[in-house]
Amino acid sequence: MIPVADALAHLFALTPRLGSETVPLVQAAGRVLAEEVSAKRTQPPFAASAMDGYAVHRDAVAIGAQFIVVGEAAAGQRFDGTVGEGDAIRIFTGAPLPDGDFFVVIQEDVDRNADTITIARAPGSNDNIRPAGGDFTEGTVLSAPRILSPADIALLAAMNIAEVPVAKRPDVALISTGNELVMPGETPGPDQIIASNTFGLKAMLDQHGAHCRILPIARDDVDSLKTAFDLAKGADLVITIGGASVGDHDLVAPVLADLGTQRSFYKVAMRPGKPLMAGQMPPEHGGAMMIGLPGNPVSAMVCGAIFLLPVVRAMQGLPTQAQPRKIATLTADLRSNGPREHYMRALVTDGKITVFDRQDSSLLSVLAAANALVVCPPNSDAKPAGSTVEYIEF
Ligand SMILES: Nc1nc2c(c(=O)[nH]1)N[C@H]1C(S)=C(S)[C@@H](COP(=O)(O)OP(=O)(O)OC[C@H]3O[C@@H](n4cnc5c(N)ncnc54)[C@H](O)[C@@H]3O)O[C@H]1N2
Ligand code: MOO
Repeated sequence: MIPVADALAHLFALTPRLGSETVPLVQAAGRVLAEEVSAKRTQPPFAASAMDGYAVHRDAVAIGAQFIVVGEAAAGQRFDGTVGEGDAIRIFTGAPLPDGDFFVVIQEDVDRNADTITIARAPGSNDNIRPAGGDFTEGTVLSAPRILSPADIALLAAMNIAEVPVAKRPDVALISTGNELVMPGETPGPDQIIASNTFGLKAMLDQHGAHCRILPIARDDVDSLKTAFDLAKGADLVITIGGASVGDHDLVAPVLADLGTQRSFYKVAMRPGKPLMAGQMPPEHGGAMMIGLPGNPVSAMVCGAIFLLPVVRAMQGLPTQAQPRKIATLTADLRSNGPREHYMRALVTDGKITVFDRQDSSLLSVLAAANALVVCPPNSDAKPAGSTVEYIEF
């Protein structure tokens, strides 16, 4: 058994960095920006009014001052005429200011009588003008790599970037193994259950940029597993679920060895997730990185969070980092831990964390009620309520 940090380091060493592709802006949200992008224009491209009101020469602004309204500037249509000292332009939010040193008096501070306005209330010191380039200028860079947020997408649009270079989505093949499994929607036999892990993992990884393919369930025999590995060809990452332990029907490791897979490691000092394995498929089987997850549903999902998410991010060019940890205060005593790092299902609210009593690695209902995994280091002492623990958001 190797420590979790060593397993992650081995996984990063196996992780291929995928190339980039160009996608339309509307498809770029959530993708990883592959290279820095420069603004194609300046925003705003002209000094613009921030409010609805009247533009007058700055040095003419005073309470009681009167102006003649000689024209109008709207968003999309500037005023092209000349603005004299005693003149005002009716102006609206987003409209270009005329050239010169102007001040926008908001309409609430003005009394209007036909085409004459009087500044009736103190306009304050804010000129209500957004300077040209106040947001960004042509050539301003959006740095990469980064996961494109909705705000990034809006910024790219404003920069007039219609096509975005993004990292390719990792093609991930998910293979459930086991004679006991049927797909959701099917009618299980009396000794069968529904395959859940592939669906949970697809939901998890696709949210982080992967494109997961759920392959047909492999049965607990050599031919069926080999067929599944054939179907997985072309994937960047092949993930098996189940059949990883030491039982007579746990065939994943022997079949992979028989195919010529280079094993990187097997067994990690963690709970759940001990029988994790990783390696590289042989070239004739696509040469993809492979990870074998334990079959227990919570084990598979915890391994997904601790290992697969960092790998999927690294494939897209993001930094090779473990999941970030946060600190919270225990609401109840926490027992001491054995030799494996324990990822305990818990609920964190306002910095206070409650570790669930039931931690068996088959309990998906407990996992679904959790929003955190408390990390108990190997051989750690018991902790009283009120002390702090590290956790990973889940
Ligand atoms: N003698 C020992 N037995 C076990 C050990 C051990 O060290 N010595 N390790 C235990 C641990 S820890 C784990 S974790 C499991 C992992 O076993 P496998 O990876 O071989 O998983 P399976 O036996 O195939 O399945 C375990 C469990 O999970 C269910 N399962 C499997 N795949 C799915 C799926 N896609 N969706 C839903 N449920 C799934 C399966 O039916 C079993 O109930 O081994 C322990 N045993
Ligand atoms: O490691 Mo198993 O994953 O403890 O349930």
